Amino acid sequence: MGEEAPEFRVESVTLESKDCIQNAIDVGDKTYVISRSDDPKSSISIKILDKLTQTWVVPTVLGAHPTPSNSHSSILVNSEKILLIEKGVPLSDFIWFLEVDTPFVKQQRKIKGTEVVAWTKGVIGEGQKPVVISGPSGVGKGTLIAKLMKEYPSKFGFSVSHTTRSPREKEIDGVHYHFTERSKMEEEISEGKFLEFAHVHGNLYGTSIEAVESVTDEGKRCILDIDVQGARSVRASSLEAIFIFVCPPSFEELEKRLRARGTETEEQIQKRLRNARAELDQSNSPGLFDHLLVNDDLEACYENLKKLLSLDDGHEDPNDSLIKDGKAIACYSILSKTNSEILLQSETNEVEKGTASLLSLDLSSLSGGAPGRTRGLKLTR
Ligand SMILES: Nc1nc2c(ncn2[C@@H]2O[C@H](COP(=O)(O)OP(=O)(O)O)[C@@H](O)[C@H]2O)c(=O)[nH]1
Ligand SMILES: Nc1ncnc2c1ncn2[C@@H]1O[C@H](COP(=O)(O)OP(=O)(O)O)[C@@H](O)[C@H]1O
Repeated sequence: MGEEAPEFRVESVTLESKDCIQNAIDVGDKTYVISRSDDPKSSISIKILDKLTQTWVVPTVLGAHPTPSNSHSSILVNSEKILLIEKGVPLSDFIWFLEVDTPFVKQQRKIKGTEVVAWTKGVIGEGQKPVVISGPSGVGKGTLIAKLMKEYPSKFGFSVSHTTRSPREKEIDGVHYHFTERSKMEEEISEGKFLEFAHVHGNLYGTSIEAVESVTDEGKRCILDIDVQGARSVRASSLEAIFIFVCPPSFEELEKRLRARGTETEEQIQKRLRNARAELDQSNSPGLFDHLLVNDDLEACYENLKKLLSLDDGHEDPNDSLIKDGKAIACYSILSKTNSEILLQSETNEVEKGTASLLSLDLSSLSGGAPGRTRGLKLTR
């Protein structure tokens, strides 16, 4: 926790009334009031007071909301975000940020023309980087991913994409894809719910932020099966991932596999083969893919994929010991803040198993943020 004396700054006023709890936090000329009713099932609401004009605004609230609980404490982290610590929820779910003036919020404010705030959940530690797998249709991406998920069901989780294409015979909605209407998907894209999307073989495909985050929240490493355009978008996003391109041993073999799969019409096969040439050309784009895997013999290719992934294995997350019992109930409140850390104090008399009486939340290495999670939180005793 360093030598620096904590500056004790009370930036939040807690107003408790009979049926709700509110925190009022000043950010510049505005006061953000975060309220919840005493019904643990109801969600948090936000109101903003413009202190200059003495007017109230109810903002558009983006992002997944904090888990319902019956109380919280909060503090201003910096001019961009407020930290909210929830009480009575699992340790894996008690740190939240309300973004009030981050680049994402500023951009959304411009797009929507209204006042905007965004919730983002704080995730302790970095987790393992998601794995993006691209390659032409029929090369064997799905087969390789299925093998990986079968061998390591608790280690990897599949990012279930949305698509406007029709389901194939054995495909299950919500498992292989979220099969959806184009208009609904376009609406959700405009609401900022997608990490990336692309038009592929005449249909719209996209990865929702929730698809990736829900896998990561389960403590699993996320696998994305997306096309080259999607890989490019993810590369440009804030999601740090490993990018793998799967190549066929030859074009003729690719065509053979596509036909043998028997899931597409001749017209669709022709379209996929045309697109395959462009995708194979793009696989060499500088800085796009970290690894190229040739899928000739399936078993050999699978072994190579496993070797590649284990390159990143074996690193111990120092936060693991603190969060290993993520289901333990958190009962912390904010004690003090300096520029680099916020101290949280346990409110339980008897320190519960897996929790500590005083925790330091290091604010120096936060990554990501709305519309995804805020990662990289370091929590030390
Ligand atoms: N950009 C993007 N591409 C996707 C997504 N989901 C699937 N794809 C890609 O869309 C293409 C077609 O997928 P699909 O219809 O399942 O056919 P298949 O690749 O022949 O099995 C493949 O290149 C997938 O990698 C997504 O969420 N985003
Ligand atoms: N190494 C391989 N050798 C021969 N056939 C393969 C190999 N890998 C996959 N296949 C077969 O090729 C077809 C296409 O594979 P699939 O996993 O559906 O490709 P993708 O997901 O890339 O479109 C499937 O019928 C699959 O069983």
